[in-house]
Amino acid sequence: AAKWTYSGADGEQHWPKHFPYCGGTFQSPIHITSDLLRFDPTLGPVTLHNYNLPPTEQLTLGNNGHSVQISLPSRMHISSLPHRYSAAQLHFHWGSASRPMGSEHTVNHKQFAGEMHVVHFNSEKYPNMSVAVDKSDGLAVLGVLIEIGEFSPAFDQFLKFINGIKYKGQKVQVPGFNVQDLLPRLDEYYRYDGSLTTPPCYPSVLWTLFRNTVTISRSQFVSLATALFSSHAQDSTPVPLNTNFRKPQEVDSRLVLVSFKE
Ligand SMILES: NS(=O)(=O)c1c(F)c(F)c(S(=O)(=O)CCO)c(N[C@H]2CCCc3ccccc32)c1F
Ligand SMILES: [Zn+2]
Repeated sequence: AAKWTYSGADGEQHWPKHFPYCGGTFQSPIHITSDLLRFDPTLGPVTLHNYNLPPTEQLTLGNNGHSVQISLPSRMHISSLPHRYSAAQLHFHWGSASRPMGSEHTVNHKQFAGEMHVVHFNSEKYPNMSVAVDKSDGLAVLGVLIEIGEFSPAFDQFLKFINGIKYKGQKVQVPGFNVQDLLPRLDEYYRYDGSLTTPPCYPSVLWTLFRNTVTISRSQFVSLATALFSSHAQDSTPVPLNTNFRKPQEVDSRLVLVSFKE
């Protein structure tokens, strides 16, 4: 597959050349602004199952060259959507130590320090992520806006292993933990139809972006923003992995449903 990056000759302006959907409609992220919001009283709290993973369960923490990801067991799932959506992986987007603004979505044009995405696929209709990834009802992603503030013990459950995956392709096993501890309150969120924010940018994602943020400490943020490289360990020129966020895309005629009243 064609390589892509967040800057330079293979940066996001060039993605559509090899990944046509990246130049299409229903793209993510977006600027979430008040004029787009419509309260929807049918939007109840997000309902999660099996998010509390026992420490005996080993999770794979990996550097895939674009982000740090944790692979998740498919018994973790969301039951409050039109279909059952099973977890596949979670990953992060961030800025850099010098410019700690790296969220993909913005709210009233405020960009946050980072953003976490928990990627799920419609396990009622499709056998796995690969089949679901390009279907209009294939994916559901939970988005969490991250701010710098209080230390997060939950994030440290995997951040403390990050120096074991400095280079692209490196993986380590980490003990299971309660993934729900990485999330804010589940009853207030934005909901809209969008896409993957990386190539191939399929418009296959039902987005749920939580209204409330979570915090990590500045030193936790700095270790996330400075520990990783998008290059392989043996590459002569190490390429730092940071600023891995796509800029907001055209909203067109889309509305953003909200589960809460201002
Ligand atoms: N922001 S985003 O759109 O949620 C988003 C990312 F930003 C992101 F970097 C990734 S990646 O880490 O896999 C790196 C390159 O795709 C994903 N992976 C998804 C979609 C691609 C296929 C696949 C297969 C198995 C598990 C997850 C995924 C991603 F969905
Ligand atoms: Zn993402």
